[in-house]
Amino acid sequence: MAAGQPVIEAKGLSLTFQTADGPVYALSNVDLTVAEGEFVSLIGPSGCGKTTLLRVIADLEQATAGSITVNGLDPETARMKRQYGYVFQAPALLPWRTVEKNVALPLEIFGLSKAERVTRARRNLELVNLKGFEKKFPWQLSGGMQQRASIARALSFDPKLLLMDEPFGALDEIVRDKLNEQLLKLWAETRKTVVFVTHSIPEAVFLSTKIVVMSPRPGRIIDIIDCDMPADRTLDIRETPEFLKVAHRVREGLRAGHSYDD
Ligand SMILES: Nc1ncnc2c1ncn2[C@@H]1O[C@H](COP(=O)(O)OP(=O)(O)OP(=O)(O)O)[C@@H](O)[C@H]1O
Repeated sequence: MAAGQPVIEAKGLSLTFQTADGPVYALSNVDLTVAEGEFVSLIGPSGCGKTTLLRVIADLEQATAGSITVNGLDPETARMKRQYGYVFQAPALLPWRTVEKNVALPLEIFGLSKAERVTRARRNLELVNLKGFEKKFPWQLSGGMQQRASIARALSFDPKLLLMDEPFGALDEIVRDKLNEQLLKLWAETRKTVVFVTHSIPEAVFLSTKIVVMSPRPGRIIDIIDCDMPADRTLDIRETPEFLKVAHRVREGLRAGHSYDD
C-alpha cells in the first residue's frame, strides 16, 4: 500500500438485494474513507446495512454500484492476499479443537509448519490475554474468553485491518466493558485499523476515532463524527462532558435517521 493511501475508500457504494418481495436497498450511495490506524465504528438500527457494508469490504458480498478499495486493492484481491481479519458476532470456534488449535486453524489451512503455527497462535493468544488457556476447549471458556479467542484467530496473518461485526453484542455489560478496555489496549499496541459494528452508543464513543451513523431503508450514512478521546482513557471517561457531548450527537443522528414506521 502506498503511503498516505486510505485503507478503505468507498465511493457511491450501493447494494440492492433482489428478493421475492422486491428489491431491498441495503446500501445506498455510501461514501466512506478509513485512514490507516483509525478505529471506525458503524452504528445504526437493525437493517441499516452495517453488516452488509462490512461484508462488502471483506468481499463476502459484491456492491451493485459504486467503487471500493481495500488497501488500494479491489476487495477480491485484498481477500486473496489476506489483508484483513474478520471477527463474527458469534465466536464460531470448533468445539473439538483446543483454543490454540482453533486459533491456529487458518494457519493450518494455509499450510504453515506446526512450529510456526504454535508460535503465532501463542503470540496472538497473549495479545488477547488468554495466555495459559491454550490447551482448554472452547466450552471450558466464558463467552467473553471465547470471543477473545476468535479475535486472536482473526489476527492469524497479522493483518493491518480488523473487521469486527458486533463482537461483544451477546455479552453482558460488565464483560463488554472489560473487553472494550482490552480491545482499546490491543488497538493501541498493534496500531491496527479497525472497522467495528455496534448497536451501543457508549461502546462506539469509547472505542472510536470516527463514528459512522447509519440509517435504514435505504441503508445509508447520515453522519460521520470525529471522536478525539485521550489515548490513555479508561471507562471513567464515559462520565465526562466531552464523552456525553459526542454520545448526544450520535443519539441525535440515530433519532433523525429513524423512520416513523419503525
Ligand atoms: N442476503 C440477503 N438477501 C436479502 N436481503 C438481505 C440480505 N442480507 C441482508 N439483507 C437485508 O439488507 C438490509 C441490511 O441488512 P444488514 O444485515 O446489513 O443490516 P444491519 O444494520 O447489520 O442489521 P443488524 O443490526 O440487525 O445486524 C436488511 O433489510 C436485510 O434484511
